[in-house]
Amino acid sequence: MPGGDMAKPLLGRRNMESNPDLTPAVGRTIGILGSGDFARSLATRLVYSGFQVVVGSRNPKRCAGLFPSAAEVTAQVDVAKKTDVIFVAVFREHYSTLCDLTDVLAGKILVDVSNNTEINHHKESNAEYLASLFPACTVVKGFNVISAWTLQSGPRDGNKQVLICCDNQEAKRIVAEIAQVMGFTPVDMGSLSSACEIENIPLRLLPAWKIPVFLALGLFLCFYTYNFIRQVLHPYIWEQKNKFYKIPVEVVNSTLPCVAYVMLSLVYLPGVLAASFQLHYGTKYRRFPDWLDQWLQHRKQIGLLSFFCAALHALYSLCLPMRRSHRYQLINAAIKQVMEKKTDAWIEEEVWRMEIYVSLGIMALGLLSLLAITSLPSIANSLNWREFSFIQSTVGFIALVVSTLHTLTFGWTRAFDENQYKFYLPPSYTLTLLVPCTVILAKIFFRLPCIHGRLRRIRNGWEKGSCGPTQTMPHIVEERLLTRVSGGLEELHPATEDAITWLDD
Ligand SMILES: Cc1cc2nc3c(=O)[nH]c(=O)nc-3n(C[C@H](O)[C@H](O)[C@H](O)COP(=O)(O)OP(=O)(O)OC[C@H]3O[C@@H](n4cnc5c(N)ncnc54)[C@H](O)[C@@H]3O)c2cc1C
Ligand SMILES: NC(=O)C1=CN([C@@H]2O[C@H](COP(=O)(O)OP(=O)(O)OC[C@H]3O[C@@H](n4cnc5c(N)ncnc54)[C@H](OP(=O)(O)O)[C@@H]3O)[C@@H](O)[C@H]2O)C=CC1
Ligand code: HEM
Ligand SMILES: [Cu+2]
Ligand SMILES: [Fe+3]
Repeated sequence: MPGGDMAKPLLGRRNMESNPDLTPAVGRTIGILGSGDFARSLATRLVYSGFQVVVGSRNPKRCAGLFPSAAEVTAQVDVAKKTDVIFVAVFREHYSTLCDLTDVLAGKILVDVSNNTEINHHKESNAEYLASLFPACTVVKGFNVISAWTLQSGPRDGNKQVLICCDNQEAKRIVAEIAQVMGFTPVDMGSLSSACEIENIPLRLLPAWKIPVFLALGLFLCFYTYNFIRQVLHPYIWEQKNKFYKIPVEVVNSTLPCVAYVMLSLVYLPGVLAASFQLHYGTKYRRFPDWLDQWLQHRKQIGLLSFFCAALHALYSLCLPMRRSHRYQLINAAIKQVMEKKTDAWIEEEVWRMEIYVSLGIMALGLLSLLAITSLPSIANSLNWREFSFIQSTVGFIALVVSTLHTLTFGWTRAFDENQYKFYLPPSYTLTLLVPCTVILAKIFFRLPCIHGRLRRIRNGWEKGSCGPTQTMPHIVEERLLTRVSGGLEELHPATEDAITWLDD
């Protein structure tokens, strides 16, 4: 395989120099069983990270040409004889075909890199299955969250974390070192029984987006239908006017901002509900209902989708005046004006209304861009927790308020105009205002001195009818941590973070 990107200096080299403890790992001979996509990328990365590589194939002659020349491609048995650390880059279904090697493999470290195609498809994890086939070996689970593609393009792109688990500390340390020299960040996930969890992670990445995407599509469909009825169907049925040209741009540009705005308010609603629960329970150590926990964990995705819709809305709005339909309407209006011998169509109030709502819209989008930028991991990592939560929580809420002002100035007095009620349906902006205004009012309510003081005490660990945190704490922390791990790699819920600091104390 040609060097290309791989030949450039690696992060791994730098790690190695700055950490002299890692040097023994380099020069070590690493074995790979299997000659597929993963094996090839792994071999290439290992060779360029300074390791000796031996690849074991059932048919070494056929696939030798696909590997870098520095890697030795040989029979499976030879790999087992030559190395102590062996990556098993073979599908689970074929593990049993390796059983001929049981004797030569005894005492070696086997790294299981396999993934499943479905969550909990098999009773035990692949790694535990491998360990049961080779009881004389030490099995380490790892690297399955790294795709062959990421191995090739280098750890600069994509996820740098390699989750590792194993029952033997020494074996785990060796594999972690290898990962580090290759430029990845090893993460210790504990004993081999965590393998099931690690194997399910690549399958769980998408579900974090599934609910938010369906939510966005559902809202889009509802609002689109609503706007279509009001803007296209109503004039067609009532006045026999053909307004179907509005379908691709105008109806879409009435729908997108509604979706963006409602989704933005749905990012801040669960926080309000959480605060209400805490006030109601009189403690922060009681678990939220599952649906609220789920909702709190999906806020990032909901927020980013809201930003996406808002950005599209801005682009559509910019393009409104350059459409042919708009030009014809302008000309027609001008002709009508001439026939009526009017010279000036300037309406001061309308002018001001538009100047203000466009300006507010731009500001809201600017604030949302800040939130979107800080959700990039590299930017988030350069902020401390307080800075990050100020931008996400406070600036985001200001964006919601500015969006509300934008919507209100856009709508102006149309909510009170009878002609605006098509089929008794009010203008869409009045509907979108419901949830956001509830959220804003609730936030203001929680700011009232008496309520705020109580909330702050609750969040500092005070409980109704007791002094200080109770015995149940560690259990709840454990529960929260578990939901966090199973929900993917989200930020800690603030309550959990507090509880952990409390435990550390
Ligand atoms: C464009 C965009 C990008 C986004 N990117 C991200 C992102 O990258 N990561 C992310 O997490 N979110 C992201 N979000 C979602 C959102 O900005 C955050 O979830 C934000 O923190 C929500 O603010 P909040 O004030 O409602 O909630 P929080 O500040 O989380 O507070 C929610 C509730 O938690 C409880 N609480 C708060 N503090 C404490 C405490 N100290 N002790 C106990 N309980 C407490 C309270 O009940 C509170 O009401 C994004 C949103 C948008 C629009
Ligand atoms: N591709 C990827 O991005 C990722 C893959 N993985 C995991 O890595 C492992 C390998 O994946 P990948 O390289 O894509 O798969 P491939 O199908 O490309 O390669 C599998 C290899 O297994 C070897 N093998 C050994 N015994 C058998 C057998 N009895 N029947 C068939 N093949 C056998 C073959 O090599 P030979 O003929 O030389 O013996 C074959 O090349 C899997 O467990 C996968 O889950 C994990 C993360 C990412
Ligand atoms: C550059 C930024 C923005 C510009 C230029 C802009 C411009 C506009 C324009 C021109 C309209 C009127 C559309 C029409 O005539 O049908 C409008 C409506 C609206 N905008 Fe924006 N906007 C911006 C950002 C935002 C943001 C960030 C939000 C909220 C997240 C938002 C929410 C709304 C809503 C809810 C409506 C009412 C839609 C309706 O009910 O028809 N806008 N905006
Ligand atoms: Cu499983
Ligand atoms: Fe299977």
